[in-house]
Amino acid sequence: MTAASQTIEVGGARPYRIRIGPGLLDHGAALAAHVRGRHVLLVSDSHVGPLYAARVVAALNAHTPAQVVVACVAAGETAKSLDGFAALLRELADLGATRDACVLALGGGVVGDLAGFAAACWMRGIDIVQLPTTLLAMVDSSVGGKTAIDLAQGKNLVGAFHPPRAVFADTTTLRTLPERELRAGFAEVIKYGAIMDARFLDWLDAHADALLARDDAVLAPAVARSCAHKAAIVARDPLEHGERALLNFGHTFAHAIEAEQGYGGDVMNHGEAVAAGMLLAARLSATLGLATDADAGRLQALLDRFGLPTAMPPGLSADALLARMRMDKKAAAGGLRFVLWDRPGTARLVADVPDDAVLDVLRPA
Ligand SMILES: NC(=O)c1ccc[n+]([C@@H]2O[C@H](COP(=O)([O-])OP(=O)(O)OC[C@H]3O[C@@H](n4cnc5c(N)ncnc54)[C@H](O)[C@@H]3O)[C@@H](O)[C@H]2O)c1
Ligand SMILES: O=C(O)C(=O)C[C@@H](O)[C@H](O)[C@H](O)COP(=O)(O)O
Ligand SMILES: [Zn+2]
Repeated sequence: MTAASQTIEVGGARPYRIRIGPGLLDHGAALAAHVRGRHVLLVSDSHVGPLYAARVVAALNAHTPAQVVVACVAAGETAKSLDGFAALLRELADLGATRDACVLALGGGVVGDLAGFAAACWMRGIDIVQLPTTLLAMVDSSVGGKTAIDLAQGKNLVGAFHPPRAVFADTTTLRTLPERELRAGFAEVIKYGAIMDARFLDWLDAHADALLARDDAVLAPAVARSCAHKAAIVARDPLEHGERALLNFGHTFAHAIEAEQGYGGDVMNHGEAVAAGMLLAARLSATLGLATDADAGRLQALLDRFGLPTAMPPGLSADALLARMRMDKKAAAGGLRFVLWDRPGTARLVADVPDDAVLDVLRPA
């Protein structure tokens, strides 16, 4: 590894490492160490594949005799679908992938979730290595083993827990990330501060300009601190029986917004929906006497600094969103459960949140 790279261990029954640093996509020996069999399916998308897939293939070819095949899905959330999933299963079948095959997911969270789910299902589970290329994927989706596809009825409704064998976050890939996608990634970064690290929120506020300018001296530490928080939670609660649900702060609103918009076209992306969702959750918390309005105001100011939305997109019906939330995976027969905010750095899962309180924040006066 280069001197500049960092390693974070994710503990649990099947531990793995997250490596963060420049140039990791070229580390063929380190990547090839995770190839056990004769087949590698390198999954990417139509933006990322042309930029980085050939480099990964060359790095692997120098260190393993395994056959490496590249499959590129269309860029964007619509690829996280039953059709996208079926297409990857066909690729694995055409490759003749055996149980010791390895899937590499090169891209953002869409590629990671989709390729991860295909790997979870192929022959009941083959190896997956995550090569995240968005900020959001580096700090969140590549870690922890949640894989999924969307249905029209709801986000991530079909999926499996299937942790990666390793994560390689090559921070130089962030240089080509569109500005909007960089900002979207900061929503999940801010989430860690909001739910478990108030001082991180202050640090993000102090370094916002440098972070948005992609200054590696602050961006890499932001990625590492976020990954360390996620790694700690998923090691303790890999299957979301308890505290892992806190990582869903803002997501009950976000997923309802994403599903209600439909997943294609000019819509809020996941990070943007999470930003709006966190502020709605903060406002709901204040309505229920938990966090203060002042705390919600500070969160809004921080999201504003990162150019993130803090309100629902126009034209969505509050009742339709509420109906969507009943499909949230945290909901139980008893009703909706939300991750709510006590104060910066502390959140909790709250059951039996009254519909009226939710509708009040969705329909501000
Ligand atoms: N599994 C999890 O724990 C988890 C966590 C958070 C989010 N997610 C999921 O992740 C998805 C969102 O991921 P995302 O924000 O990475 O979006 P994305 O995967 O759609 O990527 C965003 C856009 O950036 C492009 N792109 C990616 N890397 C690039 C690069 N280095 N240079 C140029 N272009 C690049 C992509 O082609 C795409 O157009 C959602 O489906 C969300 O539900 C999953
Ligand atoms: O890893 C987790 O746990 C999370 O909740 C991280 C979220 O940022 C992510 O969007 C996740 O995919 C949401 O999970 P879901 O179970 O609500 O579909
Ligand atoms: Zn998320």
